[in-house]
Amino acid sequence: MRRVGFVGWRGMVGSVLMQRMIEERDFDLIDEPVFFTTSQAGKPGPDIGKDIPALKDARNIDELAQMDAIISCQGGDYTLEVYGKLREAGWKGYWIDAASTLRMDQDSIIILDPVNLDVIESGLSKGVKTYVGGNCTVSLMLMGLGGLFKENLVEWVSSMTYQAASGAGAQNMRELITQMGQVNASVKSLLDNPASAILEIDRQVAQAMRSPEFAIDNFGAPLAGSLIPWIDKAVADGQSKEEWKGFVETNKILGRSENPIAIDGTCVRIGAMRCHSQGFTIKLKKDVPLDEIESMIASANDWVKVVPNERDITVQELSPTKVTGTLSIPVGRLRKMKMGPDYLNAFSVGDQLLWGAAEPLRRMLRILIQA
Ligand SMILES: NC(=O)C1=CN([C@@H]2O[C@H](COP(=O)(O)OP(=O)(O)OC[C@H]3O[C@@H](n4cnc5c(N)ncnc54)[C@H](OP(=O)(O)O)[C@@H]3O)[C@@H](O)[C@H]2O)C=CC1
Ligand SMILES: N[C@@H](CC(=O)OP(=O)(O)O)C(=O)O
Repeated sequence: MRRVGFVGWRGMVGSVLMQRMIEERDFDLIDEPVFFTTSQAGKPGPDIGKDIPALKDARNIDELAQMDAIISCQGGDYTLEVYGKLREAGWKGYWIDAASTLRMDQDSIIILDPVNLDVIESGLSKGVKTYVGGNCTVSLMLMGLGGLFKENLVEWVSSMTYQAASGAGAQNMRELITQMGQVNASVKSLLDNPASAILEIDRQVAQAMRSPEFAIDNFGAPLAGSLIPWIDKAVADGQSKEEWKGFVETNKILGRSENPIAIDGTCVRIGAMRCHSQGFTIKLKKDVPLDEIESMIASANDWVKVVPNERDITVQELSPTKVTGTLSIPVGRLRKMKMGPDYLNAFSVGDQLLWGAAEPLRRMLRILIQA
């Protein structure tokens, strides 16, 4: 793996990827990292601790075609514009992508190696050249519940999500914080007075959130102090596209083109910054004791952590505030449900920019380098 091209490295997902690659010293393993841009060709690239050429034009097919592998975090429109032309030009390198564009292509593999290293290795041995990171919600669910899937215990899953603002992009994160500030500012003097009436505070907050001045350009609705139960566009059968991905991507990651596992639920945007949380109802194929379930979940990978189903530790550990910026995947609220002993309740939290986006990409590059 002599030359590796990076596109989209200065965006939000790309910056997290750069940070992780520097932390893990991945650049030591790459002879020639080459950085591309759609807007700043000729300018200096990022500081990665070694000399690199000036930024190259990310739309220049000849330049891209000189790479042995390309990692793109630039987004789906860029992939759509460039990938086909590059392959048509005869490029045989590895394409590793964060965008969803190529995920369901017959010739691509969705990468989440702690869960599907076997699928990735089989793809490599068959000559597959396109590897795409999964949807963040799907990847985080599989990192958390992978042990149950591995044991073939899952009949179906209903997932109700609590998705962070970062999933919608950097501008949306800023808008969430702006909304929070507007809410606070609307009742600042009442808040400063301990004798003020809470219902008056509530009335004025609602008024501020409904006013035309409230910042909703990106989300289209208030998120701070509220929620939005729809993510992405509509697809068939009343599902949102985010909900649709739960079924198709999970089964593709697990290599289950036959006998797919039914997965469905409601995807909801909430006012967290960059951690997606999910509440699961899991129909097990059989009644398995809870302690066995806990050890299956806990032993599936190095990052998942079972949180005992007790109030104090749950409040501390199963929290986006605790998890943000880390690779930890806590899974808790594990208990059998009133529907019967083969119905399991669970709740997980994960950073959607790490395991949900950047981490599977850098690990795929390592797999290629070490192959
Ligand atoms: N956000 C998410 O949670 C997830 C996103 N993805 C995928 O990754 C893609 C990229 O997402 P995301 O990282 O959020 O996109 P960003 O909008 O943060 O970055 C995309 C590109 O915008 C350009 N850009 C323009 N102005 C700036 C600026 N001020 N700062 C940084 N970059 C700037 C950069 O390209 P240039 O240098 O060429 O100008 C950059 O690579 C998505 O489209 C999606 O396909 C996948 C999983 C999760
Ligand atoms: N749709 C996700 C983020 C994302 O970018 O997903 P995908 O990689 O499937 O397009 C969210 O809003 O939280």
